[in-house]
Parts: sequence; C-alpha cells; structure tokens
Amino acid sequence: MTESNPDIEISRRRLLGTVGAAGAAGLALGGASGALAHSALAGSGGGSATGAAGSLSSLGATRVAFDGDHQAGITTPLQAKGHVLAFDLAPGAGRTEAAALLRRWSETARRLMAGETAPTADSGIALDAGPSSLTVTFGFGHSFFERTGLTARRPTALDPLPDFSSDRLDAQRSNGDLWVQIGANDALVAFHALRALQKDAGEAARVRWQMNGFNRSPGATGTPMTARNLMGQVDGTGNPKPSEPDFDKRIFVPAQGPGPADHAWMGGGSYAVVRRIRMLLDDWDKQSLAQQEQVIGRTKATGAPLTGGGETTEMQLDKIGTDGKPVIPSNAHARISAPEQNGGAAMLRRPFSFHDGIGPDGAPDAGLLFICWQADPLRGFVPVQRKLDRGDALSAFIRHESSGLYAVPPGPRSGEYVGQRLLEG
Ligand SMILES: C=CC1=C(C)c2cc3[nH]c(cc4nc(cc5[nH]c(cc1n2)c(C)c5CCC(=O)O)C(CCC(=O)O)=C4C)c(C)c3C=C
Ligand SMILES: [Fe+2]
Repeated sequence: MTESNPDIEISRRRLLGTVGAAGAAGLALGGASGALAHSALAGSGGGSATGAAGSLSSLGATRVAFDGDHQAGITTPLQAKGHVLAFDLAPGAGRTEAAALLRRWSETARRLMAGETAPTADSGIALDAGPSSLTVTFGFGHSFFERTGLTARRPTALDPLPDFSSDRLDAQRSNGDLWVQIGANDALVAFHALRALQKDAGEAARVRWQMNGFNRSPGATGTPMTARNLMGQVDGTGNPKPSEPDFDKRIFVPAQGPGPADHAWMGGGSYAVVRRIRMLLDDWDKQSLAQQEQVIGRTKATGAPLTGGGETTEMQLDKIGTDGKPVIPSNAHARISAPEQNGGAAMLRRPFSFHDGIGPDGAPDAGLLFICWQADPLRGFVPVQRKLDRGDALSAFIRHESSGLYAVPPGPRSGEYVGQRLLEG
C-alpha cells in the first residue's frame, strides 16, 4: 500500500470488504510448493482453488503464494487471462543491473499476488479487485548468461532447442534474455501486473516480444473440467498429475544435483518451452468431425480415446478396427505424443489460447501459446516434438511461429528474490 495515495488506501479497505467472510488470511493458497497443486491442473482454474478454500464467495479473492519451493504459475490451475513476454537487457546492463531488476520484479510480484498495490506509483488498474489467482513467473534465456558474465553457471539443459523441419519461426518473437509469465483470473489484474513489471524494467531491460492469451473463465462450465483449445478439443488430459509418484522428478530439477555445483541454483526449478503455435482454423473447420477425431485419436465431445471409455480411460494403442487398421491411427497426435511412445518422455502442458485478430486473407491469427514444463527439455519436449515433426496428423493444421526455452529458477524463500541464488551465489 502506498501511504502517499489515499485513493488506494480506500480501495484496499473496499477490497477487504470484497474478501468478506472467507477472511483474507484464509485465502493464501499454495504453502510449501508456492502454488496450488491440485489434480485438475488444466481444469477450470479457480474451480479447484475455490474447492480448497471451501467458502470463497468471490473468484477475485483467491490468492496464490509467491514464496515456496517452486515458482507459482507452473502447477497453478490454468487462469483465464495470460501475458507472456521476453525482455532483453539494455546495452551496458550486466549482472548488477539484472540483480537489481529481479529484486524489483520480485517485490512487485510478491505484493501484487497478495492483492496489494505495486511498491511504487501504482497505476490503479486493479483497484477494487482481489488477487484473482495472479501468478508471476520469471525465467532466464540462454543469452542472459553471456550478458551477465555467468556462462559457467548456465546449465546444459538450456542449450538451444534443435531445429525442427516444420518450424516457421520468427526470430524477433523468439528467445530473449528474461522471460515473464503472468496469469490471473481477471483481465485487469493481469494487465495491471504487466504494466507494473514493464515499468520496473526501467532502463535496465526492454521488451523483446509480448503475447496475450486466455483460457476458459472459472465457473463457465457446470463442473470443473479439462480445458478446451480453439480447435474445440479437450486438451490436457494426458498431463502428469501431482499425485503421481514421479511427478516432481519429471517436472522439477532435483533439489540436490545431479549436475555440477555451479548449477545447483536451479534445484527446485523447471524448464519452460514456449511456442506460439498458429492454428489453421479455416482448414481445420473444413474437416468432418470424424476426420478431426482421427487427427487427434480422441473424441471431440469428451476427449475419450477412440478405443472407448471416458476421458481418462487409457488409450488402447494396439487395438485394430474391422478395417484392419489401428483404431487410433498411426499418425494420431495423442498416439505419437504419448509417453509410452517416447521412452517415457513427459511434460506438463500449461497453455493459453491466443487470438490476435483477422489476417489480410480473412483467416484468424489464432492458436495456442504452448507452454510446457519439465525437469529437462531433452527428456521432455525435444524427443516428443522430434517425433511429432516427422509424422503428426495435426501438423497440417498448425504452424510453429516462435520458440523460447527458459530456465525458471526455484521459488524464492521469504525475503529472497527470484534468481538470487544464481545472481548472488
Ligand atoms: C512437443 C509437444 C507438443 C506440442 C507442440 C503439442 C501441440 C498441440 N497439441 C494439441 C492438442 C492436443 N494434444 C494432446 C495431447 C498431447 N500433446 C502433447 C504434446 C504436444 N502437443 C502430449 C505430450 C500429449 C499427451 C499425450 C498423452 O499423454 O497421451 C491432446 C489430447 C488430449 C491430451 O492429452 O491433452 C490434444 C487435443 C494442439 C492443438 C497443439 C498445437 C496447437
Ligand atoms: Fe498436443
């Protein structure tokens, strides 16, 4: 709260009124993990958050913890609104400026995620709203380490992704020194955070690219369910679940090693692969329902495998139909990307949809801001994308237009800033 701004103080009091009976103290969700870790990761966002708190009366009241073992925004349920952006350090800015920036960003994120105003010159955009499940997540790109003289501490997992034959990447909208992901269940809360963080960057860093995304609003469906994408598919079914014994091992870098001591700062962190994937929706919509379902290998209505059952029924990949062909086609997206087809390679997909208007050809510039999380991209995204690149039926309907890989350090301890163990270790 800025003491110099009486308007903001008044609004903070109003906000506490909004929080109401649930009580502000009872709304901080996350605890040790720094984020909600409910099973319905891709479900309707606040659905599981609301369930956890029981008596929440307002979607805006839900709060995700900033401090914790892992940064928020990885296992947090999908939020309705997202901004993802990359910054490059300004010419002349190095490790000192980067450390000061991460300190400012962390202070701002910590406050905004708690439903407070920005530390300096709050814009007022989010006045009256609660934290609305706001999360802010920070990562480092490959180039950050040269800029800051920290190449000895750069993990090999951050080596550039290989080229894929179907890539149509725009370098201006790819990579970057620093990456920020913002998610919230209210568009104004999300934009407020975006403005505050951009102002914090000051002279130290410039926006390289920025993308905006969305998901279904919590409460839009009768019961919380797995998300749908802009092709209309149920998307997220096969995600690893936090309740699975190997979840942490797949998604987070082990707290102790196994790498050299120089890389220990990433213990508890994760790697984010970020891809703007355009959907060729006019071509997709020309396909019959049966054709669309063959492309994925699952039904459109429920997301159940074509081999039968419900959404969470295992796919029977060896089941042969009356025509003598596999019921789930050999080039179906869900078959090719399944962990059992990729030596166990798995990732946590946590995307936003995007729509950036209509192009000159009348086609929507829309698709998926594909964001996936893993302990090691060489055991997650890379082998799966290599295989999809060679023979995915979905390839005819999508185009990878930008790409980034970021080392996302662990969550901060109380009073720490994100990345402190790298920048001051
Ligand atoms: C390299 C990783 C992947 C990319 C890129 C990707 C793009 C992409 N996917 C869909 C839609 C669906 N994907 C589904 C499953 C699925 N996809 C990947 C990986 C990538 N997808 C994985 C690992 C899985 C899970 C496989 C499994 O565990 O069986 C599905 C099916 C439902 C589900 O499990 O989520 C859909 C639908 C789109 C539209 C897209 C690019 C725009
Ligand atoms: Fe997929």
